[in-house]
Amino acid sequence: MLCLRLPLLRPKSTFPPSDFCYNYYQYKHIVGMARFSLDEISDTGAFVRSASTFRNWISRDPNSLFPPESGRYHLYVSYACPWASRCLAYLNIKGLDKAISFSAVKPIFERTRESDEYKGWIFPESETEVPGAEPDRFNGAKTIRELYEIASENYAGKYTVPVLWDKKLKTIVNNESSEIIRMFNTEFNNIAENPTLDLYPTDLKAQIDDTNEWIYDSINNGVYKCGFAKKQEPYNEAARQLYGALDKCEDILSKQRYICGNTLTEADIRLFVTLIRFDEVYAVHFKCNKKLLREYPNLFNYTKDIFQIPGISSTVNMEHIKLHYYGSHPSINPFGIVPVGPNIDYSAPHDRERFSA
Ligand SMILES: N[C@@H](CCC(=O)N[C@@H](CS)C(=O)NCC(=O)O)C(=O)O
Repeated sequence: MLCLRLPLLRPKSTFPPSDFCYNYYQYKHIVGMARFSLDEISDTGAFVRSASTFRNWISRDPNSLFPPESGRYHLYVSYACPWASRCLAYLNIKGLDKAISFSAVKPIFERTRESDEYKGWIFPESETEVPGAEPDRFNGAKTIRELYEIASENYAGKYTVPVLWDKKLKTIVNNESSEIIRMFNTEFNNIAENPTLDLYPTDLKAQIDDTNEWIYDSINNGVYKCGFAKKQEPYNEAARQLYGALDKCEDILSKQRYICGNTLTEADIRLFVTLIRFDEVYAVHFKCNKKLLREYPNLFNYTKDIFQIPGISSTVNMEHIKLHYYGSHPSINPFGIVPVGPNIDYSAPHDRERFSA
């Protein structure tokens, strides 16, 4: 089988060869190697997200190149990004915020280099330039792009957050949020303040994997497929799948507190990061307007319930979220106007205690 080899990484990636093949099949319909999400478009006009590149694992295995040491790793995020936010949520609820540092970039994409047009994530010049964003104190980088270039000289992929950075080897450990959260769940339990919280317990693994699959495809990535579609038909199809999946969640959540039963799991954190952005951003910016989140009583109260778990609300910076989406996609919102509403209060009372564990 023909595989597209991605540039050699330093240190060598543990990404299995079969996944490189999967990567190739994702890329093969895309013209050239897209660096912007908005360019990841197949010839049918549909948005096709490319796979992450750095896939090393922090592991308690004695031979691991990346052992779970306190103070060694740093998580670069954008508060705007749902994928990065799920890592931040894990950092807080697992009690890893003292062992693993984090910092956020500025919310709006800017030119990253004078010699080309690529716009991406930028660090602020000072602590006070943009509240919530911090300069890069480990590498003195001006952009997330620079971190990728430090980690791999011939990197040709996208410059995405989250980035899990190894301060010791000065490289990217992993830039795939679904894997970072799995590492945070298990590999740091010797130093985590909340080691007994297991969001991917053995008896629920199959159910969580299955739930993640349809929620990722139709909801987490589904809103992007609606927003980035460049033709009517793929938009219609993405919207049909999105609302089919939201209706399914509403039905499940009318019978139980969380998406995989009455226990909080990884699947809830993954769903939450999209729901919290839904009415404020996706309903308007990504044309997900068939129904608002607050028109789904169970989904809406569920979102408030997760928001109110200690450690979650501080991962939601709605100002960064709105500034980013409305301000960083000029082909969708040419003047970068940020809508005034709806300013939903997710700390308001909810009715989810009616399902007790
Ligand atoms: N597969 C990645 C996706 C991350 C991702 O797409 N991040 C976006 C922000 S939401 C990004 O950094 N985009 C930069 C760009 O498009 O240039 C993950 O889940 O970690």
